[in-house]
Amino acid sequence: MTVLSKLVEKTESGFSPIPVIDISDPESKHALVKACEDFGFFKVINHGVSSELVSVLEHEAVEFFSLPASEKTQVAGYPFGYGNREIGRNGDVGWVEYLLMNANLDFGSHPFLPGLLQNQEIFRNALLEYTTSVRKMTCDVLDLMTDGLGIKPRNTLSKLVSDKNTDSIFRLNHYPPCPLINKNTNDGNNVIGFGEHTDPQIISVLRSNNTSGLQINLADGSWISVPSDPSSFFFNVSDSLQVLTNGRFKSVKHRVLANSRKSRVSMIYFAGPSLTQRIAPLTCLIDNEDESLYEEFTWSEYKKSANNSRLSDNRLQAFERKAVAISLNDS
Ligand SMILES: C=C1C[C@]23C[C@@]1(O)CC[C@H]2[C@@]12CC[C@H](O)[C@@](C)(C(=O)O1)[C@H]2[C@@H]3C(=O)O
Ligand SMILES: O=C(O)CCC(=O)C(=O)O
Ligand SMILES: [Fe+2]
Repeated sequence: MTVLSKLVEKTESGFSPIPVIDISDPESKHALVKACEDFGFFKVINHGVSSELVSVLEHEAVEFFSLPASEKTQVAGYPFGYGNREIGRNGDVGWVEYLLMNANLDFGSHPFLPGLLQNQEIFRNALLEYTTSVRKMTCDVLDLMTDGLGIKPRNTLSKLVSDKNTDSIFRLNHYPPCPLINKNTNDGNNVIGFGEHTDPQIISVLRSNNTSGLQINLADGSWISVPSDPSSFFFNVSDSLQVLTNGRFKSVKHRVLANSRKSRVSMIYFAGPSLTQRIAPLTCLIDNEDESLYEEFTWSEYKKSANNSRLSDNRLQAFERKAVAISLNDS
């Protein structure tokens, strides 16, 4: 199979340009790097995460979201806990309810389940096993990525998210069918489930049920739909990885549109570094510091500045190097 034929996939409505990476094949490292450069997004197959584990967690999530609102709001909270419609604290809203959790390895009762949910043994165990398995797959993908970039040692990136102080997050999203969309004509089909944004961390790993809705933004500014595939994982390059690669890999803008008939349930593991981790372009990817497009920052500094942002803001702008920006504008 040629690299090109691996990069395209047939879907019901034609060909999807979303790169498909078989991580059981070491040679896929080249296609992986190209996917991160061209799209900042790719689908992973042959990942080794148990489908049974995924089903148990999805079942638990569906059970949770089908509880009465009065029970779900008992575990509402910020930054972690249940939320409905409101995303973040700065006025963003979407056709979505969610459960946000701390998946920090250092957290005593990892992964953190808010309040009353602490007693839900099956849910807790499924979360623990799922995040452990997905973290391992994420490290495998990052190791393949460093191989593709020709970086040594090969754990240069994976060690940032496997450290015991890693600041990672786990999110369950539920997009109920949206009555504002006309079921027959699909009028109003642009109701926003989750508004356009880039993810702040290093890399995000998404799995959803069989309901589509996720879209990614291409380099030419157009949006394309990601065909759902419950047996695969979708990875997106996030802001910190864009900085670590000095802009070579793109932190992809994405969003979710609501569906008129079907519920979408997604689970996303946001692999982040430790709070004290310094984020700057990897020295092996630049010839000298002057080439760096970004001022160095710690993950904690980035988070502090991101806290005040709206979903669609460009959160990396605050860390762009002015001198480079000016010389780029001049040329
Ligand atoms: C509006 C916001 C929600 C968000 C925090 C922020 O201030 C800006 C980034 C948002 C985001 C997007 C990716 C993830 O879903 C998330 C958990 C994250 O780390 O950054 C959310 C934040 C959130 O929902 O609290
Ligand atoms: O729920 C989804 O499919 C994507 C949501 C998302 O991008 C996020 O939670 O950051
Ligand atoms: Fe996202």
